[in-house]
Amino acid sequence: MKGARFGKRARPTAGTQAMEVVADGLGVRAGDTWLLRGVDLRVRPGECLVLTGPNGSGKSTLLRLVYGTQEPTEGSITVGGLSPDERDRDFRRRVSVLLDDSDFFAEFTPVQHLELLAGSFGVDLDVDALLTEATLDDRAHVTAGSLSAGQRRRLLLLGATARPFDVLLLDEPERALDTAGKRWLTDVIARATGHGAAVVVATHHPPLLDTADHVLDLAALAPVS
Ligand SMILES: Nc1ncnc2c1ncn2[C@@H]1O[C@H](COP(=O)(O)OP(=O)(O)OP(=O)(O)O)[C@@H](O)[C@H]1O
Repeated sequence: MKGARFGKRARPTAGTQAMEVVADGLGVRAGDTWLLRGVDLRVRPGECLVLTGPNGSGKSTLLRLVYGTQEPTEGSITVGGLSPDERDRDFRRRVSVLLDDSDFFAEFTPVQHLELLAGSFGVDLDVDALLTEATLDDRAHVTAGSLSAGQRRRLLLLGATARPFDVLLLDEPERALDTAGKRWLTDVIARATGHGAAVVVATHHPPLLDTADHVLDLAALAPVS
């Protein structure tokens, strides 16, 4: 199975193997407090797992564990059979993320961002088509720092999804998006799974639950102690 790709002219360079995300008995403790405990999950290629739960229930923490920015206190997590490691270049080329702290170059335009992305991944992106689809075509040549919050979010989503990947991790991607933007987001996720990616999305946006193969409600986990 091939990795997910976007853009009519994108060519496969990275991420040509399907990857599965598997966690078993995951737990994270900060001081005396367990932020998460007893998390089991399995996301196969082509599947979408939606993480739900109130503020502070551990959704972002779980995504950081999957990306390897944080280590579990107990249990195991593997991505493609290996321990996640965001410092590993091959891992980063196969696992695409939009997390809380994701950012862009404020002085670069959306076109320049996509050209940089294409160069980094060695793919030939259809920049005009991507920007049109994200409704950023009329903002193509202004600096990203002068975009509105929703436009910035669209650019960040393009950055995460217009490149090749086998696993896609999104933390509340719906933030700042208008109704049309949320519909576009749903399409982007459906396309990613359609191309064989394993997708994990933390969200407060109920319609994304409809796109899920699995839902993990962190509020429903056994109370941690
Ligand atoms: N480095 C840390 N040290 C101690 N506590 C932390 C740390 N990071 C997060 N927490 C706590 O862990 C809990 C889970 O936080 P997390 O950001 O994962 O929740 P969330 O479900 O993503 O919340 P939200 O919906 O508000 O984004 C919170 O109570 C938070 O205060």
